[in-house]
Amino acid sequence: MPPQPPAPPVFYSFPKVDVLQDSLANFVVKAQRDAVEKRGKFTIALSRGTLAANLKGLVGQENVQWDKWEVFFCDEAAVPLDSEDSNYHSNILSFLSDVPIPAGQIHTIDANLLDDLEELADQYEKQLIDHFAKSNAARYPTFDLMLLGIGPDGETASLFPGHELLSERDAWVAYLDDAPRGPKRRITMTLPVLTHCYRAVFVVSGNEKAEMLHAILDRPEEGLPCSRVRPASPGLVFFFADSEAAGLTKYPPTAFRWIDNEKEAEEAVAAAKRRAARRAAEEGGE
Ligand SMILES: O=C1O[C@H](COP(=O)(O)O)[C@@H](O)[C@H](O)[C@H]1O
Repeated sequence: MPPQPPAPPVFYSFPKVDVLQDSLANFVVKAQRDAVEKRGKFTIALSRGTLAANLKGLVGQENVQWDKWEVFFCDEAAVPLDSEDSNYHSNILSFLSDVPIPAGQIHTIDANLLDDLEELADQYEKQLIDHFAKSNAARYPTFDLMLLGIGPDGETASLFPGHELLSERDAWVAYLDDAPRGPKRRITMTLPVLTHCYRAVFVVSGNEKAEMLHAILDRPEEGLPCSRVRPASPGLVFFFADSEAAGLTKYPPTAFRWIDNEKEAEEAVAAAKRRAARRAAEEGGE
């Protein structure tokens, strides 16, 4: 069968950030159930930034098979694991220290290698290879769930617009020492890894993200890093935004519900477009 085009992004908008956080927790748990049922474990990757705070709804969720989780980090600053710049540390504070995931299943950078960025990235890539090569014959690892943020310039993980790392196709993990903001020295999963997953979910809140979300959803042709995360079939991409972040986009929101496959995603987005067109016609006729 010829390769199928990616499914359209599914956009959920929530009235308040606490509703977003509860819905996100609910979605993550459903993604875990789906993955464990189909593949016997749940591989999840977490990005730096405000995402961690939006994951606190995971604490207290019931019927979660925490022992099936394998947690990786989409990007990480080259800092000690107890630094406030550490992605691992932010997620420990937000939820990881409150849930019983076995420590060996939380895959951190090797903090002994902070002086050598190339080694740091290679060692992290090796952890991915050790984990995925056994179960996955594909060219890139296939995460069950990739949780991503949206940076002020449309960057995601540590892939910044115009940066040469955006064209990396060989490495699974790469390093940079020139991040335009925050810690300059980092490692990051590369674009093909972000894109080669079952589900990618962007999580965004606050007014200051509204213009960027508008650009990403409504003008994907601009090719911002976030717009380039379009998992190929059978992967799906979702956007979770609070009403502030959702304030400018014209992309039609879908009512929040679990979407299992590309056909459901296509139908949900088509229905959301029809609803939006009807509303626009009604408003135009008033
Ligand atoms: O630098 C980064 O920024 C983006 C967005 O962070 P946020 O704090 O505005 O949510 C983040 O997604 C990325 O992983 C990080 O390296």
